[in-house]
Amino acid sequence: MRTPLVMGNWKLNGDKASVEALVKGLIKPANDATGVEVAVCAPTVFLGMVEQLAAGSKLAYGSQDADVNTQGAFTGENSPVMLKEFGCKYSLVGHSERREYHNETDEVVASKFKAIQENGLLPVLCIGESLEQNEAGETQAVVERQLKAVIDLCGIEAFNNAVIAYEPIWAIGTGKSATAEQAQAVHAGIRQWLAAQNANVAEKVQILYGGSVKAATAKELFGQSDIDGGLVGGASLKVDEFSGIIAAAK
Ligand SMILES: O=C[C@H](O)COP(=O)(O)O
Repeated sequence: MRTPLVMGNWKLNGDKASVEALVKGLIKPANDATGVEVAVCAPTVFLGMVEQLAAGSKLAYGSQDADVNTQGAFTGENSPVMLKEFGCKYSLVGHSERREYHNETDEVVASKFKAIQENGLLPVLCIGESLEQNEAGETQAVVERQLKAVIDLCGIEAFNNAVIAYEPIWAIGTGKSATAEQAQAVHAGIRQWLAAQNANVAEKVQILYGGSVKAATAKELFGQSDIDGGLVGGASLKVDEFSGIIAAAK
């Protein structure tokens, strides 16, 4: 039995006041969510605040990216060691916005996944196809290629300590979520492909769905047998909406 995980990704949003209000507002829903893990991925500059505000609660948190290096002359980067020191449990890796705007290849993503994991954080590997790839029937091939790059570098057992987030790019920030049936079909395909390599790993790994998840759609999505929670962008910035999504995972 996999524990559902509801994770917010704030992306490049927030200021000190809104972060304080959001974290304070999420502590009770996170504490009350028996049998559900709740986490937020904050912009790096706010992680110290989140650490203090979430102290003693069940609200976990993480970063949205991490560098492959742990220290050195890499201006502007954040090391997984630093993120761990600030109490991060998770780090997103390979979000489609990083792949697109920062030219992160499958190989770069795999190297970051390795660095994140080796330094004690749980990587949340984001995978997913573009609209064009979806329409060409390439979804399964794309997600397999993205997963294979990590498995080639880290081995299938690496997914014993990692999370997968399937995010069809065409559903991100568009208000156009995949239907529960569409998402379930891809999640099942991912799990079957992993199972062919290691059935235990495939059975245990959490596979989140991301892409315009809302409180109104979460229950049906999370009710699917291979959907283990959500990676939530826009709706994670509002306490009430995100709380509704957390409640849907119970
Ligand atoms: O990381 C989160 C995803 O990109 C989904 O974002 P969204 O919920 O705003 O569509």
